[in-house]
Amino acid sequence: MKKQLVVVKIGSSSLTTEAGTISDEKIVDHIEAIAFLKNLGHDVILVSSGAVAAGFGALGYPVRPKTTAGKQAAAAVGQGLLMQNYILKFMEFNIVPAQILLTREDFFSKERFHNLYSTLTELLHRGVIPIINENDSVSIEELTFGDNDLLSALVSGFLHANALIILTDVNGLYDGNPKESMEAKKYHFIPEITEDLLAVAGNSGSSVGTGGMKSKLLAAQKALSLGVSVFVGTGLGKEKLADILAGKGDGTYIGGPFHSQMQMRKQWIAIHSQVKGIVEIDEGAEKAIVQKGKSLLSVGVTSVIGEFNALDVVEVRNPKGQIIGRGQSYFSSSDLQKVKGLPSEQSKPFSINQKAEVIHRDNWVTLTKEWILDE
Ligand SMILES: Nc1ncnc2c1ncn2[C@@H]1O[C@H](COP(=O)(O)OP(=O)(O)O)[C@@H](O)[C@H]1O
Ligand SMILES: N[C@@H](CCC(=O)OP(=O)(O)O)C(=O)O
Repeated sequence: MKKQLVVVKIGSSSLTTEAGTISDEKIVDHIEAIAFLKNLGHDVILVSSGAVAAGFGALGYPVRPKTTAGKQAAAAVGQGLLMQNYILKFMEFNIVPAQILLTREDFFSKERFHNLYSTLTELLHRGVIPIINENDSVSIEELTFGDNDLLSALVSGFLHANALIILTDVNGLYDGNPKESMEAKKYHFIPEITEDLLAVAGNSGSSVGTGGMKSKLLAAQKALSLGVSVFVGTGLGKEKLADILAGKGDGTYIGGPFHSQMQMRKQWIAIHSQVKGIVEIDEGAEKAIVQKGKSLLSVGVTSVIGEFNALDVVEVRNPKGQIIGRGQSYFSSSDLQKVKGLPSEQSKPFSINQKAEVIHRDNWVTLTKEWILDE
């Protein structure tokens, strides 16, 4: 894989303990994974939360303080402790980290914005890992970023990062808070952030996190609008970030593949094209195209919804009504109505190229984690 610029955001709960201290085990795991990614030749920018959560224990607070003064005091202590850990542990990998504390005003002024860009690019050029957090101990409450999810989205957008990886204490977005419902189901891939998805994303489930899944989705929406694809999830071990970058992460991929090796045609089908109709297929056809990488044949089509021309992009649904992917149809909707369920020999004459496939495998993308893995 060619060199990528990756922004990694780590939430408070993934760095600290409930008692308001740094978790050595957690922070070391992240540092090893970042060092591994860097050794593969990638550039990494870290957006690290955890200043308040790492500092309140040392100040004698039993739980995360609620007052502004309490949070700002805890952040003043915790930010130093975080950097102490980062500096010492990155040193073991001969990596120099740099601290950058930002306020929202830094993004308002064109000059400061430009300076920030120049500083970050210079640090990356020198092989340094910039570690960014909000300047919590001086930020004015009404003028904060809200949370670091949004900050990481803004940073990844303005540096044209190849990927934004948001590490948290849950392995992705579920259709309900998994800490509250055992029934909740995980989304492996979301092409875009919709109102329905925002409605299922709730608040923080931990005593130290702030925005919850909702703020991650809003941040992802911002990152996508700035052209950056996002992963939200978790992982363990030094290869976790490399795996996430390769599409093998334990979480939810949002927007599209991280690496640009995906053919342009498939990228267009998956992300940019307008869906003109719906094709429903049976179980055998689902297996053939998703698991075996085969083309979709007319015999597996059970119904055709909407009006479309040949070569338009259609959404394909399985018998459960789930969207399993998209592809370009070689049949118009009216021709497909005539040949649905028929063997290829009988449907061929209706196809624009006299071929049997309704959707050729080269014009198909499966909208699941496997789709990202396949490419
Ligand atoms: N639909 C959902 N899917 C997954 N997690 C959810 C959902 N709704 C709410 N959450 C909660 O969001 C939490 C992650 O957000 P947060 O606590 O702010 O983490 P961080 O400190 O990493 O930023 C999870 O622990 C989970 O309890
Ligand atoms: N800037 C704050 C963290 C704000 C924040 O977004 O926290 P989190 O939801 O854990 O990512 C801090 O360092 O304590």
